[in-house]
Amino acid sequence: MIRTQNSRYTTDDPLTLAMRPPATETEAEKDVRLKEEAKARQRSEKIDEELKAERNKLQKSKDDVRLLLLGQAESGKSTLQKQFQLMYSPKSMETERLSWRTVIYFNIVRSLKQILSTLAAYDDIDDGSDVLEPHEELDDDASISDNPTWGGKASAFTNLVTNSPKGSSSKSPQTTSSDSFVSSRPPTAQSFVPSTHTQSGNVRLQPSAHQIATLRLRLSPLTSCEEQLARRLSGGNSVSNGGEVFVRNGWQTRTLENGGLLKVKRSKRKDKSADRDDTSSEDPLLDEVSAMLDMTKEDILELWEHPTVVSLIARRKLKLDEWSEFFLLDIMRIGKQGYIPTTADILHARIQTMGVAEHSFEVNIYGKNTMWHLYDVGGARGQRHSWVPYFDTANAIIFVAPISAFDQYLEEDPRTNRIDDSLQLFTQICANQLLKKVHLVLFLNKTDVLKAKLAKGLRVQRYIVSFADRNNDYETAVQYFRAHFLQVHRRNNESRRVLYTHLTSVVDTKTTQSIIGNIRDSIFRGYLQSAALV
Ligand SMILES: Nc1nc2c(ncn2[C@@H]2O[C@H](COP(=O)(O)OP(=O)(O)OP(=O)(O)O)[C@@H](O)[C@H]2O)c(=O)[nH]1
Ligand SMILES: [Mg+2]
Repeated sequence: MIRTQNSRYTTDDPLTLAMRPPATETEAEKDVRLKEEAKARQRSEKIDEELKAERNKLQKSKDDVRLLLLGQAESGKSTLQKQFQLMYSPKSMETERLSWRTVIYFNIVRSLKQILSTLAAYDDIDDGSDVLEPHEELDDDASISDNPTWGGKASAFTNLVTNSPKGSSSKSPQTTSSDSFVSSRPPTAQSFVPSTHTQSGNVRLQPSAHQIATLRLRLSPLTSCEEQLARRLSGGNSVSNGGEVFVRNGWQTRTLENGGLLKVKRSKRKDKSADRDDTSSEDPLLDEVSAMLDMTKEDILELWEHPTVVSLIARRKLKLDEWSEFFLLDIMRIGKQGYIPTTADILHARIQTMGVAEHSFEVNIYGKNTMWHLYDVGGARGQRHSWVPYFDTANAIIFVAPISAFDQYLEEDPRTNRIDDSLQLFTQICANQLLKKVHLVLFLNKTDVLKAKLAKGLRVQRYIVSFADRNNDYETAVQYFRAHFLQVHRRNNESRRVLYTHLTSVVDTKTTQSIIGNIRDSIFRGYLQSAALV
């Protein structure tokens, strides 16, 4: 287009000709037209600026580091994310601290329901008779599921586990809910020592059963709050009894907005010994649960230490999750009114992640500030499809595999041993073409739980027959599991990528943060190298 300084309109361009003002244009019309044109120019310049800002942002975000936390449900991804948050965004952890009360109260109420429903299934007594464990009453030829979730190969571990049971799960039937336990796997009749009968035919409860019945009654107002707490956490969605509670990104804010804030009133009493923090919240539900916990914490302790419960746990008729034990052991502290969760409490709190939760923070490394985006995914099978869109842009993956789970089965597929599922999943991650160049870190996690299980005498070979007659000690078991993961990596490593492996217990802040420091450096080095190649 020809454009001279004097005239904005050329004589030969058809568009310009079309836009040329009519020859009959009056001065007033010209005024209006010029104003309109100035406005249009402003609008166009604004759009240009926005486009430029968008381009800059894109360019800048291309420099960001994107780290995916992958692994099956309950492997410890969100716990690891909390450790990153503690390290790089401690203020946000402080802001959220109180919202974790809802999760911890929910975890406690659920654990109590699980204990009480298991007791009910055993008529509140444990005579020590040898009831078959769920997996013992099942046939041994049940094969491992070998249809991995998204397009992977058959089980990487099929030779490892051959006695995968039908019908047992990561949470054994007892661990789901009272209803599901009673209906899905009622203990066999001969497993009970029935309550004694009086001559008149009335049932007389055994003394210990009577104690438990009393505790059940006293705890019933508290246990009946489960559904309300679940609804609070899941953002108002009704959660059916026994169903898992999933939370999306941002639930902490929502919980705080719902009144999870504590008002701390320092009440100076005349009596100096009574000078204390008087705390109350603006949330009636949490206040109610907190008051009930305070009133019943001795009952909870009594139940937890009751010989029948101790015996059922020892004989693995009652299988509690690691977080249940953590909170129940400390119920006298947590049950007090005005309770504020400690960092260790938050690290042990359990709530399932739904979809993909993004957490961003600035990391200063070698004097350079870089934005890191951590993607904490939901690990259950039904959630895994939502990972894929994040593969394209990922710089690094931390794959979290809980090696304590050798005696557990997937909740979503009770035929699949959890370690086998982890190996299948790891195979798919290693083999995925989109992830070929991604920095890969493996956390063999929950080593503290593995140690505790082996110390209790749980035998690996009983669940994983190929473990055979190896020593049932921590070192041997760890070597065995590690060898399988390394083999999976070796078999799917055409690009000769390095695998960084760590033995972890991500609830342990000191060691985990030191590992995070190491992997941050190695991820960043890899990131710089790949940036230089682009
Ligand atoms: N003792 C112990 N507990 C752990 C460890 N890692 C995780 N946990 C606990 O295991 C539970 C599950 O951990 P999460 O981090 O919620 O698991 P996740 O992988 O995010 O699970 P999904 O969100 O369902 O995919 C929590 O109660 C954690 O405190 C560990 O190394 N040792
Ligand atoms: Mg999670």
